[in-house]
Amino acid sequence: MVQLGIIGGGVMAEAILSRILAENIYSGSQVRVSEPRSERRQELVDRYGVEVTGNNRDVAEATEMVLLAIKPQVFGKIATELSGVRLPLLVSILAGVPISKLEAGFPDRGVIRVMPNAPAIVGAGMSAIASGSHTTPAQLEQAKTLLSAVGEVVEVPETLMDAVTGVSGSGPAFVALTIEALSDGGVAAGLPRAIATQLAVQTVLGTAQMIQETGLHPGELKDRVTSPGGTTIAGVRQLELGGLRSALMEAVLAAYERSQDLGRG
Ligand SMILES: NC(=O)C1=CN([C@@H]2O[C@H](COP(=O)(O)OP(=O)(O)OC[C@H]3O[C@@H](n4cnc5c(N)ncnc54)[C@H](O)[C@@H]3O)[C@@H](O)[C@H]2O)C=CC1
Ligand SMILES: O=C(O)[C@@H]1CCC=N1
Repeated sequence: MVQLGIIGGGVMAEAILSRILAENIYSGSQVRVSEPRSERRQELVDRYGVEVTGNNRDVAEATEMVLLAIKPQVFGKIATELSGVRLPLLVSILAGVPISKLEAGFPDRGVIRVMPNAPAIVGAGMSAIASGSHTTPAQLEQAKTLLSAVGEVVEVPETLMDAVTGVSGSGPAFVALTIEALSDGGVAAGLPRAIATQLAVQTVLGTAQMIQETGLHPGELKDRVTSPGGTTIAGVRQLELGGLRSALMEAVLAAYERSQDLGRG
């Protein structure tokens, strides 16, 4: 029997789908996806052996839980198309779109708003989750089980969801730019590209793991690396001159504000 429906078979849908199948949360026969592009439909069938249709109602009508993975700009169209469908639980990953709007589009249904992130594809995702007004504790658990397959899950009040989007939703792009820039610096200093990227990736991964496992404050870690009169403090000085911290803070705030705008649109 089909249990999970996914509306919109794009990048994030595939990240989540690939993990839930790999983790045996659902089998391929329990998942149905809807996607308007025929070549993409075929791709998903070939890669995951799930049923993929061009008809959103086929997904919404036949499944216990629907993961909405379309762009926020398409939400109004989908809500109109699915009006009257008695889907039991809607889990939305749409940036910005508030629970009030999801519930207006799908009245009296269990609604859960989630902000996952791209590392979900390797099981290292970070998802924040907020319940709607008709969501039952069992439905919340159902959504948490699904998201646990793609990484960590934290429950937050809905009011914090746009801020979450700025940090962990958009954050992988900010970190990827940082890794690329560290690698570029290495190449500028004479390293071959492959080695420079390996060093940059492992340094970011190792630093994150160290902070996560030791609970060390990031400032304390920085202090441990900076020898008096040494190489690191020379680099830190340049980062402060270049406004790294301010640039990252402004990037998070810009993404937060854009998430708020998307909800109003
Ligand atoms: N990409 C990311 O890292 C993250 C994305 N999100 C959210 O996930 C959602 C999807 O984002 P992506 O996967 O990046 O976008 P995407 O563009 O890769 O996927 C959207 C999919 O929806 C399909 N689609 C378009 N119109 C449709 C319709 N009428 N009915 C059904 N499907 C339709 C598109 O063909 C496409 O495959 C967005 O709302 C975004 O805010 C949330 C967290 C992270
Ligand atoms: O850029 C976006 O709008 C989506 C939401 C968070 C990450 N990607």
